[in-house]
Amino acid sequence: MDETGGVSLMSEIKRASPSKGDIALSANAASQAQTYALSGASVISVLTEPTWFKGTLLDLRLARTAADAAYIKPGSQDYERPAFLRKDFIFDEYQIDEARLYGADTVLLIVAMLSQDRLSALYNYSVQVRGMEPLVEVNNAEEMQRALEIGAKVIGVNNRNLHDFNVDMGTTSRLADMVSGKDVVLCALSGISTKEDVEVYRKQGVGAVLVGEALMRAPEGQTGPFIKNLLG
Ligand SMILES: O=P(O)(O)OC[C@@H](O)[C@@H](O)c1c[nH]c2ccccc12
Repeated sequence: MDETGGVSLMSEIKRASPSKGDIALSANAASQAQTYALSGASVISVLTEPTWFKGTLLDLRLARTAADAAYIKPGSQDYERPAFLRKDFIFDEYQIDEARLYGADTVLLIVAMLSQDRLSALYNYSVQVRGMEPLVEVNNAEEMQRALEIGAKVIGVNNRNLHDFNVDMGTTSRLADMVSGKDVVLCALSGISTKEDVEVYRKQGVGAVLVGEALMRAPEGQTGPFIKNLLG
C-alpha cells in the first residue's frame, strides 16, 4: 500500500474508551494530528463519539485543520497528507454528511450495529453521494461475508470483541484468507502496539493497521519516534 514495507498506519485520536476508561483526557487533537501527519501516518482516525470515547466533532475539525496547516511549513512535504476518518457509531446518512462537513475523508461503518439493508444503504450513500469509501468493520466470518456482499473495498477486522471487549490478535489473521485475491484492503484494528505485531500482519497480507491506545499513551515527545519505529 505504501513504501513502508507494505503496511500503512491508521493512527487514532482517542481520549477514552468503554474498555479502558480514561486514556488521555487532556489530549489536544490538533497537536496530536500534526504529530501523526508528520511522522508518516496514512490515515488519522478521530473518535467523535462523546459518551464512551469523550470525543467531539470539533476534534475532527481541529485535527484536520492542524494537519493541513502543518503541510504549509517548509520541509513537511516528506510524507503524503493523511486521510481523515470519522470514528463513531454511524447509523444515519446525516452523520456521513456531518463527517464530510467537519473534514473527514471517510467514515467507519460497523457491520454488527446495522441490518444488512441499512449497512448497504449507508455504504452506497457514502460511496455514491459523497465519494467516500468507508472503512467497514467486522469481527467474525459472518460479518466479513456481509461486508463482502455490499462490495466493501476497505475492511477492518476488529480484534476486540465488542460484546466482552476481549482482544484476540488472531481474529484478523483467521479472516485474512476470506479476502485474499480480492480487491480489498484488509485492516487490522485493536491491540496493536509493537513493530512485531505489524510484521506478523504484514506477512498475512494486511494492508493497514489501526493503532489507538498505544499512541495516545506514548510519553510526551515520543509519539513521532514510536510511529517511525512501528513503520520502520
Ligand atoms: O486502542 P487500540 O487497542 O489500538 O484500538 C483502536 C481501535 O481499534 C478502536 O478504537 C475501535 C475499533 N473499532 C471501533 C469502533 C468504535 C469505536 C472505536 C473503535
